[in-house]
Amino acid sequence: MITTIDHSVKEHIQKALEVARRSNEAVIVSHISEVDAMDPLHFFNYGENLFLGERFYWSGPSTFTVVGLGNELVIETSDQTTNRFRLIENEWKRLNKQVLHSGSVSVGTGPLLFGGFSFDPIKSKSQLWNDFSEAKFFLPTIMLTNTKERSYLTVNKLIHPFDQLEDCIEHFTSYEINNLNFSHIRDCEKFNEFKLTELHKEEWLNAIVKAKEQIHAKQIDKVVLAREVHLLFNEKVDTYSVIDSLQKNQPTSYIFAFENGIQSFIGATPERLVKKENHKVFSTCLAGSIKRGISVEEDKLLGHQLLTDDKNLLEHDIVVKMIKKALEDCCYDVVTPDKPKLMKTKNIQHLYTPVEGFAREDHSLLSMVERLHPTPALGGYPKHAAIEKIRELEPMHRGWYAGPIGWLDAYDNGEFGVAIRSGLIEGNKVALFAGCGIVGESVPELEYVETQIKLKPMMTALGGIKA
Ligand SMILES: C=C(O[C@@H]1C=C(C(=O)O)C=C[C@H]1O)C(=O)O
Ligand SMILES: [Mg+2]
Repeated sequence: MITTIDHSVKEHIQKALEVARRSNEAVIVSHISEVDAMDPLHFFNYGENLFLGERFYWSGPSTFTVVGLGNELVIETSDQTTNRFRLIENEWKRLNKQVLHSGSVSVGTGPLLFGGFSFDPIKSKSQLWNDFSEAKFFLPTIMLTNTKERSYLTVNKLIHPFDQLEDCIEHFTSYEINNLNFSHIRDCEKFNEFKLTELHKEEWLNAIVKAKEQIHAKQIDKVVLAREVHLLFNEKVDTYSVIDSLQKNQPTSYIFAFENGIQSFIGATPERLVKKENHKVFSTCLAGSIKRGISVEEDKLLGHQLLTDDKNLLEHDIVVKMIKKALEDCCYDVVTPDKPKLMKTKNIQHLYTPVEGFAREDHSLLSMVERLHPTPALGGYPKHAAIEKIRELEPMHRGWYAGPIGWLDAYDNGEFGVAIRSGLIEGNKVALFAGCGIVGESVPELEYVETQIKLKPMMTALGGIKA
């Protein structure tokens, strides 16, 4: 067989095979090459034939876009305790002990694990989320990384002791950029009419009333209650077009898509849970909401109203206190501004406070995800009592909605968002989710209107609202 694979890759494979045979453990080989600029959605679309059901899309507002295709390795657990974070971390550490790179390495290239966690592993699963584990991550077979200036292609392979050199070389050769058979750039589909069903609206409104009683009785300070709507289309929903629309209309949010067999979990979240870059740690407090104004003046007025509204400031403040404390327990030099600012997306304005610090030794990214999840922006306060209230009062199963979703690399860099403004797509069916932070002064009907606004990004992407 004639191969064009570059010499260093062959050497890495040979070395990996030696190590794998000696240790009787698999070794990850990762080859990174800089490629001509490529549209990430085009790459996602390329994966439709070979890797349908095993694709991941992630783009951060100020970082990069990564698209992973194929499950070269899957790490998942149905563990229902907080141990699930450590299980994923330990397995990833065990496997990435042996990583052989070739090509230029920059953050967001090389072996990355993509995935997420369910919101609440204890609450029994509904039919809808049956195929989603409590935590699932995968190392893609191939991955495109687009930074502001450059595009990189990463090809990964898990090399086992019994693998043959020629087969391994063939793997890397077949996924060289020139050997990938890209089709033409495709058009986005226009979506047809759909039938919308609001689930358990009355129960949800009643749950708010009950939550307020419990808040007034000082059982908890805040609880987030979510609801679900279902959309039924005449035809299969085209996830490519959904991501394309989110990318165009929600450029300041994280756009994510996680394919899990025949289901795709997709969203555009403005909320970072935690990002770790070497030792630097960033988290975000995002809670308190108001609609966008139609005119510039109205928009400013609404923004001002939000910044001075006691009910929204309380919703927000509870989140700041908790996140600040959580980071102080594992970071040094934690800084946070005294007052929230506004974060505006196309459809909504939020109160926003960034929290930053430096990770202390031995505090990993996933340990921070464990510590933070769920923040009072998605759970409530105090944490465990609020989770109990959600189990008791909320008339839906969250599955991966409001859970941590993101990526991590072999050096403990990575980023997780909170999987809100999201939906689960399966064929012609879509389930969308939205929730609100409930405090003593919440008015059920107004919280309902707030969820309507939060459903808009996905509704627009599905063609239900004109962009
Ligand atoms: C729960 C959601 O959003 C959260 C709740 C917010 C609020 O109640 O003001 C604001 C931002 C998010 O932290 C959602 O979008 O589903
Ligand atoms: Mg709110």
